[in-house]
Amino acid sequence: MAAVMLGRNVVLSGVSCGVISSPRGCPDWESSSVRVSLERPGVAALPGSSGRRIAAQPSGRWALRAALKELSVDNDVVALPTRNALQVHKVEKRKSGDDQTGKLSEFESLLEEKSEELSQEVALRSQNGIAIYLIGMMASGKSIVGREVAKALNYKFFDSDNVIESYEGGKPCREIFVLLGETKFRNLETKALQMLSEEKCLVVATGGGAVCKVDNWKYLNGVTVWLDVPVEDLVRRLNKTGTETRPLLSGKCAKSELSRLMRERRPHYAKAHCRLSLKALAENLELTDVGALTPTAIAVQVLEEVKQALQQEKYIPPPSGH
Ligand SMILES: Nc1ncnc2c1ncn2[C@@H]1O[C@H](COP(=O)(O)OP(=O)(O)O)[C@@H](O)[C@H]1O
Ligand SMILES: O=C(O)C1=C[C@@H](OP(=O)(O)O)[C@@H](O)[C@H](O)C1
Repeated sequence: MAAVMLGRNVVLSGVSCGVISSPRGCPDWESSSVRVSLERPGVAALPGSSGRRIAAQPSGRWALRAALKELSVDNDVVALPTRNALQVHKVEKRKSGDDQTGKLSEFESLLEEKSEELSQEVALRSQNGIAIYLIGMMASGKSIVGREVAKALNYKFFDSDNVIESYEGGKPCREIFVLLGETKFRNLETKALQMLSEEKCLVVATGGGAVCKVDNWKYLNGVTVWLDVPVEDLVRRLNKTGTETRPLLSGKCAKSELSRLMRERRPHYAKAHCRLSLKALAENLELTDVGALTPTAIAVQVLEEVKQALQQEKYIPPPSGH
């Protein structure tokens, strides 16, 4: 037990958190400290990859058990294979009171960790990497979140609207929509998705209506994630940015048109491998509302959902060379 040094030790409403510095003379521990949180009776979670590495080793488990005894907690030590945003958030929340800023900054480091976990999962299943397709209503955050996901994974990012624009000499989508009409716009969208379907190691933000054309699904050649955002939050975002770039809303009441489109499109979006409900995520994280979810927090959850889709074999990457 002398080998283990306890740093902080907080006990809050039956939950204990301690920071244990790496002990001297225990060669298979790395030098960084590890946070131990007792999330439920009998289980000590070891957040982070260093924690998991330590718990995977008998000497690490022994030392942690001893440390927990010193915290007067009779717990076993197990290695949890992963943690999700919610687990981490709960620990952080206990530590920082109800500080939303503290909670959200945690997602910055989680993004790195989650992308590492997903990369490992992908590497087990495919030598070529995968593609991730974000689907959902206009203003659901496909572009802003997609960029973060791509950056974290070191993948390329494409917005299918931008690809369409490149086909038409850089004209904005809204103009293409108006000048050529919706049918031609949709044909260009299919062409863009077909081109992107050849690529791996990329994240694609699809146009809000792309998945309504059944034929387009064969080009969504990867894990599909539906960013499910309540209509009132879409309206809130569009009120900020203006609706000029959204031809489908032109001359209409945004709220009623978005509600109508959502009803019509929901069955198409529901075909995605993963549904990420922002309402549920905000509730789980005990945030005030969907508007408090940063793109980074959402990107963390996208990475987690994609990892689970691979683990549960909802999506099986094609064999190498395909
Ligand atoms: N989680 C978020 N927090 C703050 N602003 C957001 C969030 N998600 C999207 N937005 C804003 O809403 C608008 C639409 O987002 P965008 O990523 O372009 O959506 P989409 O690609 O689905 O149409 C942008 O102005 C963006 O900055
Ligand atoms: O919902 C739609 O049908 C559309 C959404 C837009 O893309 P975003 O979802 O990126 O805004 C764009 O493709 C076009 O205006 C049509």
